[in-house]
Amino acid sequence: MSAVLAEAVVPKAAAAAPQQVALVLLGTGVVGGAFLKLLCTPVAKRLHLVGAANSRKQQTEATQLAARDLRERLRREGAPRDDAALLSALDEHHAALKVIVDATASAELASRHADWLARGYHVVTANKSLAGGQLPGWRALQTARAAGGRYGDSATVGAGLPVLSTLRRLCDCGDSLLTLEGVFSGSLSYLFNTYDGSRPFSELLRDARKLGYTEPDPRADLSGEDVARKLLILARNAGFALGSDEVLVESLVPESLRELSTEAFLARLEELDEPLAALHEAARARGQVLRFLARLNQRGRARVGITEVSPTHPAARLYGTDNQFALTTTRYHTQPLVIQGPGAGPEVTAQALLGDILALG
Ligand SMILES: NC(=O)C1=CN([C@@H]2O[C@H](COP(=O)(O)OP(=O)(O)OC[C@H]3O[C@@H](n4cnc5c(N)ncnc54)[C@H](OP(=O)(O)O)[C@@H]3O)[C@@H](O)[C@H]2O)C=CC1
Ligand SMILES: N[C@@H](CC=O)C(=O)O
Repeated sequence: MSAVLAEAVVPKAAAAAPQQVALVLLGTGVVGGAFLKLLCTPVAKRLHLVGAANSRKQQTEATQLAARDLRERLRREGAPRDDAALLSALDEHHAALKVIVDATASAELASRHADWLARGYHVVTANKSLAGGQLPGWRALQTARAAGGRYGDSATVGAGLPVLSTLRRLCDCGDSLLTLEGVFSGSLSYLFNTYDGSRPFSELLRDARKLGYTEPDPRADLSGEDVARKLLILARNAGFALGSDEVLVESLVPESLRELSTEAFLARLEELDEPLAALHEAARARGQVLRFLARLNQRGRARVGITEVSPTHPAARLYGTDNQFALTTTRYHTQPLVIQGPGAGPEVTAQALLGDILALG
């Protein structure tokens, strides 16, 4: 009865109409490509793509942007990269909301996020390099956000799993994060959930790359750097002013492979096989399994690295690209609040970007 009454007194027209959105897409790789597909679905009908770019070329011409094979075309043709022309395309569009979508891993582009926010654009990003990078960058971002800039960052942790939103909601309610623990990498989860010694580690890594789980340079995953960024993003959102040098990171990349170009590294993946097989065998002999874990303790000490855990450990019971985030807070203190699910892949990540854009208004 009360629901019927409520409907009668609140006229439908009172709800604000969703706003038109003009957007520029930076990065047309695995995530950017999946995002372009979502732009063709009915839920995206109020989103207008006015510019798209890869690392070398860009396009602002309407018929080119509407082409189904935009990614392939950008590889062959387009104007040279120039952010100013992309921002002009946003300025010239009538839409009320102007959004820059960063689907790259470029630290240089990420360093411009705060400036774009200060200039009135909204930023939606899968790129973790600013929020999970040096502390001054994080602080500049907070200043821009405090001045009203809206920053969609759901894709940066758990590829859109509701981790950041949950953590921020708890903090808004006066709860405090005490400890954080789990598996924050989709590719490393896939690798260690699958690796049993029967196929070389390098083969599984090639699969993970083909499936779109790894970073553009998979050493960003194997080195623990990508996991450390996610840990920093979560910790900072919970009020820990951690510097990037304050996370103890244990790399899986042998010294001999660290300084190579990405191409040269990809040609020598087999060199990972022996050390990983030895770690796996040692764990197996002790009845344990390997997992790449991230941990933040109550004193703000942070560590990411490979760990032997028992087969009954929660992290040992993951599948595919599952991530797992166990949050112990002042109010979730007898048992942690656990968020778990696929934490990498083009579709889920692109959806996280889309969700953040639609949430702007
Ligand atoms: N893959 C996943 O599951 C997830 C990825 N992410 C994040 O998404 C981002 C993209 O990852 P992914 O799509 O896998 O990577 P890809 O390597 O597939 O794509 C990266 C794209 O960025 C472009 N690019 C690089 N520099 C610039 C630049 N200066 N201006 C414009 N475009 C540029 C590249 O251009 P070019 O084609 O010319 O090289 C490429 O199109 C990363 O930050 C990653 O951490 C986040 C969550 C999950
Ligand atoms: N390479 C990352 C992708 C998501 O951030 C991962 O493996 O988790």
